[in-house]
Amino acid sequence: MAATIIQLQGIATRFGSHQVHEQLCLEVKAGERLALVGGSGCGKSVLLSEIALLREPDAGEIQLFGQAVSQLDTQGLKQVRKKIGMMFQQGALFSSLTVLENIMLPLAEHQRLSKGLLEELAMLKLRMTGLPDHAAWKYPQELSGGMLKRAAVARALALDPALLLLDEPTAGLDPAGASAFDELLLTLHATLDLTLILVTHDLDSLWRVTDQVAYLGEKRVLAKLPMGALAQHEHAEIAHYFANTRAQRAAIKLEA
Ligand SMILES: Nc1ncnc2c1ncn2[C@@H]1O[C@H](COP(=O)(O)OP(=O)(O)OP(=O)(O)O)[C@@H](O)[C@H]1O
Repeated sequence: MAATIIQLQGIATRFGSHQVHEQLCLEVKAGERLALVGGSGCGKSVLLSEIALLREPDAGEIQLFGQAVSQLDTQGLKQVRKKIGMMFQQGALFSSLTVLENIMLPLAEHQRLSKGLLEELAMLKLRMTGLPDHAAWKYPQELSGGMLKRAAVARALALDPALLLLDEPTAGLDPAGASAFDELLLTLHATLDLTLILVTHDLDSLWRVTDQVAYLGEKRVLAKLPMGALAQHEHAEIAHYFANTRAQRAAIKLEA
């Protein structure tokens, strides 16, 4: 059976008097393709940044790769962070660096390698995401939305993470671009031994990419199930979330 790589227990998150998460629990097994869904503002992105160790919850315990992060020293945290790749909503690439330099950055931080070798490794990551070689020498602002997202994934993969986190990866892409991106995620998952967690509102991605979907509501994870079962869930908020024609369209398409 697959190992548990993420265990969240009793997570609480507050911004001033605004309580976003309370007693939130979530378990993720190695190799899962998990989506976090829920209404706007329910705390999906904040939860993703807590899993990425970019933000500390106000209470509760996070275990990553079998280790309680609160018990880790600086070196231990660094090792855990290396195993996590994150793709931010807007790509978050440095505009003053080329795509290749952006991908090289995490490599250069963690590995003492010659510039030539760093470039070679970065080029491999770039190709893995389906980008043409000439994209390497472009600046982020010279790329299309779809290419930019691929470049952001290439950077997230720089250190060969075991866990890839993606915040709204298909937002802003046209349907063909979104669908191609879904296929990329499936290919990367199959070839790189990755666990994927994506925050998304894209119902096509939910049906196509995930094997588990966690619904965030009432400040916690209300249910975590395969998409087909979650879409049939009787909880009023979950049922309401999925009771729209786009969800039904995706379901029909999958059955066809
Ligand atoms: N740095 C911050 N300071 C204050 N409030 C914040 C901060 N970051 C997030 N929040 C609040 O926390 C709540 C959850 O935000 P989050 O971005 O995680 O929601 P979300 O579920 O990802 O929403 P959406 O689907 O609209 O992107 C929101 O009410 C947001 O305004």
